[in-house]
Amino acid sequence: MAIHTQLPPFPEDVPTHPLLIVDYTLLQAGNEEEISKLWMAATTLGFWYLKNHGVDDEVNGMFDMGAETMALPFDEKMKFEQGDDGMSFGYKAPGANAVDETGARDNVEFINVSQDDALAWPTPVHRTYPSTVNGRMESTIVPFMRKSAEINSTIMEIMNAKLGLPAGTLNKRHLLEEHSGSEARCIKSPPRPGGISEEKAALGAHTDFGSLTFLNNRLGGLQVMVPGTDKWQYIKPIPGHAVCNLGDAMYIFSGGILKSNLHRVVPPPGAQGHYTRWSLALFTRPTNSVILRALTEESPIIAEAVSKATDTSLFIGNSTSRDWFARRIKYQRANNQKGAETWRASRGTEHRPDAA
Ligand SMILES: O=C(O)CCC(=O)C(=O)O
Ligand SMILES: [Fe+2]
Repeated sequence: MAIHTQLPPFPEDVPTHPLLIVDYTLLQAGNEEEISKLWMAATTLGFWYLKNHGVDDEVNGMFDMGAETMALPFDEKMKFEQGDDGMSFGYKAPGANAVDETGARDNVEFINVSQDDALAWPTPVHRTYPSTVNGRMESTIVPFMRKSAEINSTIMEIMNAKLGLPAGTLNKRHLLEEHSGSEARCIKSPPRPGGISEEKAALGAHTDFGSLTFLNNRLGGLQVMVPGTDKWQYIKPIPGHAVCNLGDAMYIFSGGILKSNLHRVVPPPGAQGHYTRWSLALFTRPTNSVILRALTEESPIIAEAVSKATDTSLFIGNSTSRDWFARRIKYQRANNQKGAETWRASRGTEHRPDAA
């Protein structure tokens, strides 16, 4: 597959934001130093590199699945388009999403496979998929989902303990047996000459909609806005290292202790910008009926964090995970844009009080 061919390195003269590197095998072994490093990353930027995660083969298979899917005729892909009603699963056509409040359209396409559909395969739970997805369900997609879900569950249990929650409190909200918005996403971003700007972003500035994202990139383009600054900084892809980040749900559950940071995707820098960028994410999201609010009754640490917050509106919300997710997806669709108001309706914790 062309996507595994030699790619130019990330340019040396482009500034990047360093992330802490967390070793998954040490986390599994309960290594206190590694757990502290993870906690440091989770409570500052909410992004870190994860090495020794053991999912490289499945990640490569998922990139192949993405390339095979994107190579299908456009009409075939459109049979599986996610639509404008707030469902994320399926194919997303180029230009179907807005990237900012002006309604500027994206140029990326992606395939989203629901975790529920993969784990129940061949029985559809939410929808059906192109033949290229079906053909790799058993060999690639299910193993990828199970392994990355296991990683996210291990990380969540560590955060659960650090937050002073009774064992399993967070994992209980992410059970594989219950339906959720959890999904794998493979994104294809074609080269987009013309410089870097918000309206030319592949993916506009956003926080992730769910709990924990396990992300794999080959080319640069992912940027974060480091809290306390107003500058976008690149995260450099490191071979064999995933990038993990926290989403809205963990920020809300923890009363703001865990950070869900603003990020976006722009064309890769330097010579990398001439190549198609592929990226692969596994999004772990709370199960559908979970209410997104701070777990103050389960943890005095979280209760204290909320009591000190200047704005508690996000922490006392009553949206279910399903509604939160559907709202964000729906109002991001270009067809639903009716001005800045609709764009705002697509937002999650982007404007959290401690982000500035
Ligand atoms: O492609 C990337 O590097 C990031 C993708 C992302 O942020 C997302 O899909 O939510
Ligand atoms: Fe994201």
